[in-house]
Amino acid sequence: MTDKNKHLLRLADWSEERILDTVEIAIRLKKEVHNGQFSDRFHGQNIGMFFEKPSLRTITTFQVGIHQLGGSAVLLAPDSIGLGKRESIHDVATCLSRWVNALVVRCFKQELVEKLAEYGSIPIINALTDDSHPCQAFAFAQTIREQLGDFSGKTVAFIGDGNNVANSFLVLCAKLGMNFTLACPQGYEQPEAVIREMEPLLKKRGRQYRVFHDPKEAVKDADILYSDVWVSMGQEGEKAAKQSHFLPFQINDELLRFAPSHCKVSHCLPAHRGEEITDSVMDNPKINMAFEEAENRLHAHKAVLWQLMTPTADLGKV
Ligand SMILES: NCCC[C@H](N)C(=O)O
Ligand SMILES: NC(=O)OP(=O)(O)O
Repeated sequence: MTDKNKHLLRLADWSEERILDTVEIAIRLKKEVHNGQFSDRFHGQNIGMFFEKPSLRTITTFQVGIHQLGGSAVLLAPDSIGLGKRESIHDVATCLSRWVNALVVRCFKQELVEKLAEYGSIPIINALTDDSHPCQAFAFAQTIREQLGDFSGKTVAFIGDGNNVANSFLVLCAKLGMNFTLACPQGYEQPEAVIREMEPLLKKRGRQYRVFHDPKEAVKDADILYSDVWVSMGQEGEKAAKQSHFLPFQINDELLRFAPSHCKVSHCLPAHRGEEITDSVMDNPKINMAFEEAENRLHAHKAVLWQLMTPTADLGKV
């Protein structure tokens, strides 16, 4: 039986207290980086990076963050490893657990991160699957904390596909007492299971989960609008079929006129400018927080590792 607290497999596995603590660690580590201070908490430790899907931000910030904490990032090659084909997931997880101190994984199936955690003995960090993107949620939470002060009662309106990022943000909102709104074309809602799992928590805290098919309705009471690509990695074949449905779900100056004047915008990036978001919004630093959130990926990932990794001085005691 996997101890979910030893990993970051899904944000839903972590308590509100632990999420908030991680955000505060990230804010502290950000200050330290800006002051040129670097802890060597992971001196001598090696962290594997297994990425089946492309990445700029996640792969770069994990590596930079690991180096800043005194550790080494080891880039693994999925094609060479042939996970599940050349060698079983069990045997790969068992071998890696004898060489590296943690494993950061970006893959298609959520089941893979769960199995690596089950079979191995090192922390597994979900760096995006088809179902979820908890690391992005941590950077988003840090950005909200820094730019808007607190979480309670804020409303996040996710404009676009009910995808992996939307799923982790719904969980984030439920855990931290925010409202979550999805504006999507009919048929592109989030999986029922994610909604069902979070509904009791939202209800307990007096927060709302809403779905709109008219983005203008969805943004009316939003504090933050969020955007992501309409076609996620691995779904490229659906692009032609999706495009026309999603055209009304662009974040642009016109849509912003229906949102409160204080409303901010963010995007997990990469942005497809002219599709889900316009240049005019992307290039407006008064409202666009996406690049700050991109910087926060660095600090948030370090904070996640801080929570999960055994400090170097304690190695051998466990
Ligand atoms: N860089 C994050 C990309 C998120 C997107 N939903 C995807 O899965 O491709
Ligand atoms: N937002 C995000 O995960 O970026 P990358 O896909 O570039 O890592």
